[in-house]
Order: sequence, then structure tokens, then C-alpha cells
Amino acid sequence: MARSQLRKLAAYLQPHWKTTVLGVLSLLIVNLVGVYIPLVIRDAVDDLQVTFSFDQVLYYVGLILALASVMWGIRMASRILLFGTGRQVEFDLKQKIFNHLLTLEPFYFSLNTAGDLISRATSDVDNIRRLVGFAVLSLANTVFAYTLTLPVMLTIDWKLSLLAIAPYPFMLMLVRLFSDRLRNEQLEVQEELSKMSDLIQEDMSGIALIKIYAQEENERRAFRQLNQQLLKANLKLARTRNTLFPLLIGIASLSILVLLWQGARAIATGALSVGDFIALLLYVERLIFPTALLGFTITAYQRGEVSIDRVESILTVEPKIKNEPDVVPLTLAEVKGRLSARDLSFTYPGAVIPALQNVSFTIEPGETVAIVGPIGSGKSTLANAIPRLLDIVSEQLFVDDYDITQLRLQDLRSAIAYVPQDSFLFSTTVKNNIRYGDPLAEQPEVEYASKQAQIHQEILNFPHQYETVVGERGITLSGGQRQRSALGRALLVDAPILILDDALSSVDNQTATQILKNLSEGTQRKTVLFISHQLAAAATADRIFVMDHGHIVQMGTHDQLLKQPGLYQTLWSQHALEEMLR
Ligand SMILES: Nc1ncnc2c1ncn2[C@@H]1O[C@H](COP(=O)(O)OP(=O)(O)OP(=O)(O)O)[C@@H](O)[C@H]1O
Repeated sequence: MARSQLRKLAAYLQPHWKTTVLGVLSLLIVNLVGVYIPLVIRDAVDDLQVTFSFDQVLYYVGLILALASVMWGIRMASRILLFGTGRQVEFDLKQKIFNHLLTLEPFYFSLNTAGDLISRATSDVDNIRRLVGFAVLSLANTVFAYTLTLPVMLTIDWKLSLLAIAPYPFMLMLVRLFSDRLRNEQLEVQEELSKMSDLIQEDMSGIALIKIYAQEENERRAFRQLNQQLLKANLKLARTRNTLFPLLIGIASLSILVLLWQGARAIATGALSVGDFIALLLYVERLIFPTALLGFTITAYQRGEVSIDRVESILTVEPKIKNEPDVVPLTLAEVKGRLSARDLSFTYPGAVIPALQNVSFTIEPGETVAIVGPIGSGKSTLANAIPRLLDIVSEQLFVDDYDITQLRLQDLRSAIAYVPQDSFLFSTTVKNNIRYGDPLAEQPEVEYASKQAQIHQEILNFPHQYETVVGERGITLSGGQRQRSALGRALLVDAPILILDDALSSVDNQTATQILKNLSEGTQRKTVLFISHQLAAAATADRIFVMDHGHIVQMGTHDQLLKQPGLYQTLWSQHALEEMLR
């Protein structure tokens, strides 16, 4: 195992070092007793050959039984301690991975699939657990078995002992020979498993699409292909293992044969007592298991090594969007809600053309601004930039007079309620979805927000009203109901700035206009950014920004823009034509 991975392993074990040390110490005691028992058996055999009495037999049986019981008890304890440490490390790592994933920006998840991340957080962590539990246990056991047993064997009969363990180096050579192959094949299995969980994940989310386009057969074929690749990888690995391990056991059995052959001669010539011979036989047998187990241990190491890399490659990703060291504190009550941009530009990583180019504007507190423009003109990018869901450079976007990159992320985001294009709902009750931003909100607050979002009446008609469970991603609700529930969620947190990114596209024009009107009324007016393709609703905003190819190309009220030649006129005449055709 490479040094960096060993360091990582030590770091995982560090919080549990006491249990680990205790476990290893127990193993030491187990091995000490394990070395002592054959000596008692030797004495018993030799003594009983000279003088035989039942009392003596009882004494030896009692002693061996007592020693074996102690050994069994401590062995149990060592397993509980070391396997327990493995479970603890597994718990810590899962927690660490999940916490770390929560710090990463949405863009990371568009590059890394959920299936792959899940596989790393589960099967890779499981491999590390085995490495910590099983491999530490068996490695310590092997080391103790050798360092304690060998010297005793050598004092009994060094020539015979060396002869008996002479085949063991071949075992290690064999293991080394196979280790690279095992490692690569293990990696292949893990990768195939990731691919498969990706496909399952994606197909289960897109099941409706598969059915509508009648692609079940194709998906079945794609799954079969991946399943076959996994099977192939697993069989390849099993073949390698099944070649290696019987070979190891075979070599180990050679030792016993050598001992039987040479030992019997030594007894015949009187060079070795029967007791010594039995003790040697027991010792050689004692060493077989840990030596053969080295093969398994090495596999566990190899798997663990790959898994440490795969897990660490998540944990070492630095979040791009994070709090600057010198953040400016901002309390929600202080925020007035002015939004401004100065030459804001943004290019998605890997893209050639910027999604936003030199965008500048100021939106006054309480103003409702609609953003319209053709598809792909940069509207959502602007919406995502304001709460820093994108990695924006400093001095380009401001809330009140604060550069957003200088604010604490939590402060900035709690000043903004944001309803994204895809109105995501969690698989819980409508009520819990609406109060997601403030889980302690009471029913009246939830209902008030729902009324503002024009969804209250419909929720009352649901089977269990606010307690109705919406199914995964809100599958049991209509698109419009989902959008208005998501809007209710944003309104409940009562942030001074509200961003609606095409969030009412499945709501009819009249309801959308009514919602917008609700938002712009009252004493506590919010700053509203209303991104929409619904021009009739957008026309009621205080001002309209027209975007095209990442630029704001026009700004003004509906009446002003209608008089200017430009994109707005074109969009509006298209809209008027569509209305007429309807
Ligand atoms: N995650 C991404 N990675 C790379 N490019 C992206 C990403 N998201 C958007 N883009 C690109 O950025 C440009 C602006 O996209 P954006 O989603 O902001 O447009 P939009 O005006 O909101 O469109 P729509 O009206 O369809 O929602 C487009 O060219 C789009 O292809």
C-alpha cells in the first residue's frame, strides 16, 4: 500500500486509536496463549508416555480447556473491538462524505453522477470498513503468529522447523505475483457497479419518458449489457481468486507433508520426542491459516486501497463557492433588497461563449422586474448568479451595497428566496415541503404562504390536505401544483428578495398575473425578479429587462419598450399573434 493511503488509513483510525490498540493487544494475548497451548500438549504427551494416571489426564485436560477458553474469550473481544472500529470508521466516513457533498456547488453534481457518488459512499466505504476491521485484525494476527511461534519452533528443532516452513516464501511470492492483477480486476468490478447504479438511477427517474417513447426494450438491453460486463468482471476476479487461494492452501499443505515425513524419521531415530513432534505439527498448522489468510488480507488491502482513492477523490474536492476569509456580517433585518450588477460576465466551465456578458443594472428595493428573452439568452444563469449558485468573480454583483462574494453564503442566501425552473419537491407532506426553509413554521404561516401562491384551495382538496404526501419529487401533483407549492415554500421564508425562474410556466396567465400582483402589494414589498416567457404577466412588472445572447439589450416599462424598435417589440408581436390564434 502506498504511503499516502497508509497515512489516510492512520487518519481514519486516529479517533479510535484506543479501541484499535486494545484490539491489537487482545490479539497479542490470544497469540501468546496460542503458542503456550501446544507446549502444554507436548508436556502432556511426553509425561503420559512415562507415567500414566487419570489425575494427570484430568489436570492436562482441565488446563488446556481453561487456556482454550481464555483464548476464545479474548479472541472474541479482539474481534468485537477491531470490527467495531471498522464500523465506526464506516460511520465517520459516510458522515464526512455527505457533509462534504453538501458544501459542493450544483455544478459538481452535473459532472459527477449520483450513481457514482452513491457507489463511493456505500460500497467503497464498505471496502474501507473491511480494510480497517478484517485486514488490521488479520495482519496483526499474522505478525504475532510469526514472531511468537517461530522462535518457539526453532528452539524445539530448528532444522525441522525451517524445513517445514520452507514452502511459505513461495506463498508470499505467489501473492505478490497476483496482487496487481487482483487490484485491477477489483477496480473494474467497482467501476462496472457504478455504471450500473447510474443507469438504474437515471431510468427510474425517467421512467415516464421510457414508457412514452416505448424504449423499454432498449433500456433492458442497455442494462443487460452493463449487467453482463459486471458479471464478466466479477467472474474474472473470482477466477483469479480461485486460482490463487487453492494454490496457497496447496503450498501450505506441503509443509505438513514435509513435517510428517521428516518428523517421523526423527522420532524413529530418537532425535525428537513424540510430544515435540506434536507441538511442531500444531505450530505449523497454526501458521498455515495466517499465511494463507495473507492472501485475503492483501485483497482486502487492495480493495481498500482503491476505495481510499475513490473516497478521497470526493473529500479532496475543494468547494469553489465558499465563504471568503474576511466575510462581512449581514443580518436579514438590515437587507433592503437593492440588487445591482456591474459588468457581470460568466462563462460556464468548458464553454466557449459566455452565458452572461457585461450585464449591468440596478433594481431598487421593492421593485418588480421581469426578465424576458429567447431561450438560452442567459436568464437562468443570471438567476443562479445572484444567490452564488455559480462561481461569480468579485465586484460584479451586489446586494444593497455589498459585493455578494464578500457576504457569508448563509446570510446572502437567507436574504433571497429562489424558485428554480425545476420545482423540486421532497417526498414528504405538502406542509413539510412548504415549510422546508423554516421547519418550525406553524400551520397559519404555511397557509398564508399557500394563499399568496394561489395553491391553498387546491391543497384543501387533496386527500389529506396539508398532510398529503407528494411522492418522490412531487410526482402525485400536477406541474402547476408543484410550481405553486415551490412558490409557497419561497414565500414562507419571507426574504426581501424573490427570484422566480420561469417558476410559473405551468400556471395560466391569469393566475400568474394575480400572483405577481399579490407580491407587489402590501407594505413589506419584496424585490422581485420574475423570469418568464409569459409576456402578459411580465408586462405588469414595474420594469422589464430584455436579454439576448447573454446581454441585457433593453430595459424599461412595458409601455416604453413597446414604443422602442427592438427585440421586445418582436417578442410582443409574436405573443399577440399567439393569443389571437388561441
Ligand atoms: N450547466 C451549464 N453548463 C454549460 N453551459 C450551460 C449550463 N447551463 C446553461 N448553459 C448555457 O448557458 C447559456 C444560457 O443558458 P440559460 O439557462 O441561462 O438560458 P435561459 O435564458 O434561462 O434559457 P431558458 O429560457 O430556456 O430557460 C445557454 O447557451 C446554455 O446552453
